[in-house]
Amino acid sequence: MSLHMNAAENQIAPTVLLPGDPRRAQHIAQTFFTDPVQHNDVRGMLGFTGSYKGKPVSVQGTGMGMASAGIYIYELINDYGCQTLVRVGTCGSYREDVQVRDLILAQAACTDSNINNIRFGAKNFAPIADFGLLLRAYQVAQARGLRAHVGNIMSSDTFYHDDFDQYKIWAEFGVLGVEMEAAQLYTLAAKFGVRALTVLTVSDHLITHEETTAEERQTSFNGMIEVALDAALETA
Ligand SMILES: O=P(O)(O)O[C@H]1O[C@H](CO)[C@@H](O)[C@H]1O
Ligand SMILES: O=c1cc[nH]c(=O)[nH]1
Repeated sequence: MSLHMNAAENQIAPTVLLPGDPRRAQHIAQTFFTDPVQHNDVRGMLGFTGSYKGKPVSVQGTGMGMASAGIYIYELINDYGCQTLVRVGTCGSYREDVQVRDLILAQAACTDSNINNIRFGAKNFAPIADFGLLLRAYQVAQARGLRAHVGNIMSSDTFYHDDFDQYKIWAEFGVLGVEMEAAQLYTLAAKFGVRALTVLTVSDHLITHEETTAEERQTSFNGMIEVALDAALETA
């Protein structure tokens, strides 16, 4: 047990996938895991543990945003001993060449959040992915013929910005797209010495305004999941 999860001690595997959407966690467990068992239902933030290609693995919903995700990431590491954490999420694209349904492998994550100002004051920390996980994820995506972009992303505290065009400053500096959790994941992974990666599927486009349905975001994007599972378990 932890403050926000009712999984038993040792019930969560050392490798865990982290979707924001708890229903995506359920879909991942039902679609990809052998013998999945639900390990958490506190607050409806579903989590499951099973195996994939014979290796133990878990999936845990985190909710939306760094405040929520940070709670689960902290407890998975400190209360359940998780060592490899791979976020599998959706994002908006900032760039013409990054299309809806493409993958983004987040090498680093900028943020507009105050989370790291609280930690570091006026100094800036650069939240980055684990290189071994990133490299293997890219290789797996290439082998599967998936369109995958590697680079910087934005982890925002805000989904609906007052100034819609504010994304352009990030696009100008090569940032590929926007989501809401990776900077917190990478920062906590660095603090506690564990491995982390964020694999994203582009669900909508800030330039073309193309978007996917909520159902598609919950139950498809399976390429992303296979890349995350293979990269995490082959390098664990
Ligand atoms: O699809 P998930 O993993 O929830 O990720 C993205 O979707 C949510 C916003 O719609 C935020 O959590 C953002 O990071
Ligand atoms: O955080 C997110 C997730 C998907 N699409 C966006 O525009 N932002």
